[in-house]
Amino acid sequence: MSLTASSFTNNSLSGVSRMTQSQSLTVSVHPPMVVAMMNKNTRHVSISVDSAVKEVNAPMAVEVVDPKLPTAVDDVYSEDTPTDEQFVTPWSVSVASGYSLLRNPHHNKGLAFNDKERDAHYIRGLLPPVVVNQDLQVKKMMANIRQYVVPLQKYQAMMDLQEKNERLFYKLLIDNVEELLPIVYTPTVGEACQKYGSIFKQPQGLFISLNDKGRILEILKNWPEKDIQVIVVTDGERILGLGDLGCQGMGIPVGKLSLYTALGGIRPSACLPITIDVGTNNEKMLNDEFYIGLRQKRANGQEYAELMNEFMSAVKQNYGEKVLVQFEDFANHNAFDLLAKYSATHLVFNDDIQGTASVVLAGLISALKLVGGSLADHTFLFLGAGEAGTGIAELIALEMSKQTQFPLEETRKKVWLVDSKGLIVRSRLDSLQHFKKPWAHEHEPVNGLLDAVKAIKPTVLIGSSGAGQTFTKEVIETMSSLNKTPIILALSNPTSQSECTAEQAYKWSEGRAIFASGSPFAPVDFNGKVYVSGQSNNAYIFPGLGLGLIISGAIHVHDDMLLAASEALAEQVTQEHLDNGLIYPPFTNIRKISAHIAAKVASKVYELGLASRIPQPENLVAYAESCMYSPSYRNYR
Ligand SMILES: NC(=O)C1=CN([C@@H]2O[C@H](COP(=O)(O)OP(=O)(O)OC[C@H]3O[C@@H](n4cnc5c(N)ncnc54)[C@H](OP(=O)(O)O)[C@@H]3O)[C@@H](O)[C@H]2O)C=CC1
Ligand SMILES: CC(=O)C(=O)O
Ligand SMILES: [Mg+2]
Repeated sequence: MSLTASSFTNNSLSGVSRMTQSQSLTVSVHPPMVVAMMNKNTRHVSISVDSAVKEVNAPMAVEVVDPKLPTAVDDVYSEDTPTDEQFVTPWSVSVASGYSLLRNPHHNKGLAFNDKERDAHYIRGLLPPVVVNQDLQVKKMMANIRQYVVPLQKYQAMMDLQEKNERLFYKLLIDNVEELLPIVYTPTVGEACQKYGSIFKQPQGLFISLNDKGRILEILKNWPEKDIQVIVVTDGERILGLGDLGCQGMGIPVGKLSLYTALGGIRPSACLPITIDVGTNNEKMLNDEFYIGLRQKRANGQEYAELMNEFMSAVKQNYGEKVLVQFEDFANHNAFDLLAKYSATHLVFNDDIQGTASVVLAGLISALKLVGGSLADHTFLFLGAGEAGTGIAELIALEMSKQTQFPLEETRKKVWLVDSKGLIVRSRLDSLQHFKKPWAHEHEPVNGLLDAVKAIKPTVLIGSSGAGQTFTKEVIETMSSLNKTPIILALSNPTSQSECTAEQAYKWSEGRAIFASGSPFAPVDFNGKVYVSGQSNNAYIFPGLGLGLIISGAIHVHDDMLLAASEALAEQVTQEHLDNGLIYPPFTNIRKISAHIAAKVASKVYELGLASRIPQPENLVAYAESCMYSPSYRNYR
């Protein structure tokens, strides 16, 4: 079947609804030559310009005229007479213009389309006459968002913007990162996940459920983008410290990938958020009429493993071996096993275990500049011995071992963990999950955190329990009686689950604590002094780490790359930050920080011989910066 296009006047390939999958459609326009191919295997229409298939960035207009097909007044799409028996094909093409251009989030510029573009792309009249620049759009959107007092409404406004005008969304986020991070990320994203079903408007990301077993590759092919560099995947079982939210955990991969783009400069089209829905054990979700996932209990064991295996194989088959898969917010009974299993065959990274470890180590490197001593001079106590807790513990012990040349088994003895059953000690060894066993040191049993603080006398206290308000007044007062400057990190998210607030930490330590938290707290005024706390969150690490892995073409993630990321982040903390009690740099400079992290990580990838992008660029920081996505509008021809 071959059709001839006569002029640029419309925005869709109308009149081709009866084409079958085996047919191809040739469209010639002037200039240049455009060929639209229906690929039987991928079921996508690809447009080739000048015969070479390439990504079409600039929208173009195509009209197809075929005398045998219905005229404009015919009911081509059966809108007037919809019946159950009559099937239609929902055609669209990837070249947008006119009305569809305004509704294409990747290309839409709203009122920023200039006069020339409005003529060239058939949008004159579809917009009011005024032409504005992107900065004015940012100013207006920020004013709109600031009018909402409820954070969830701000979140919804941001998601709406992402669905309407992607570049404006990222410009807003990049230019106002400190203000908008708590909206698109923790803590608000937590509430959004809890209410995801009732606020659901537009689907975001890819949903793969148990019902899709045997068809996962096919489903990956339904995603419109082919050149994927980063996947963030969750099964929704441990969403922040909020527990099992099932399919509604999708807000997390979507939020994390927004940060990959805004903070790390990965192109939005190269990012793919995925939720694997294997059911939920959350009765509230199962009984919620607006719940969006499978209404059944979680699958586990072999059924779960087979689905994940099919998923991981399909990912590699579809996107190649260099796509980065970030596991996010899986429950610990799956997270460690998935990481161990796929580390050998895929480029995988667990943000909760590894990203968190790297960000906390960076904070500790800075904190030690304030309190003195090396890592080995300190004693660490964790509340929470899961992914975050044991992940951080292991990286601290590893770095300590590198610094002191003592074996890892020895340096681990400086680190203690408390779980829901008390201090992890040798006598509990047999009943411990495998990831806790290395931390079962010789000590008599201790029940609660307060007693553990008294017994272990830590210099650093780290909360990674997901249980809010567990750093009580007594705990912080005891830490402050043991240490002139106690280091206290309350990592649990969202804010409701934080082990203590910044205000409590400063008040109960009489302003002596070095404090940072997973979710942000406002500055605290205590005894006439303003204390600004840091945000100890893996968002500092994963965007830069991911960029470093991508620009070097890494084939595996190695612990030394996490250490490199920690070092790079700590290097961004200035004396002025330290003088203000800050152990992390502000997020305002995060893109510069990410480029620096990416460069250090990439350098380590090359050093370890795990890079596939050869030769190594001379100036890795400049190279990383040059690879970063910019949200500024493109000019359309
Ligand atoms: N700031 C950041 O960047 C990050 C923060 N986090 C946060 O850390 C928290 C934990 O995450 P993760 O490690 O993955 O979760 P896990 O479920 O893997 O681990 C939680 C641990 O906390 C213990 N625990 C839970 N409640 C209590 C309690 N009341 N007293 C003592 N111990 C308790 C559990 O004990 P048991 O084993 O006995 O059940 C378990 O060891 C979450 O809130 C998450 O949001 C996570 C990653 C990054
Ligand atoms: C920050 C993060 O990854 C978490 O709380 O799970
Ligand atoms: Mg997480």
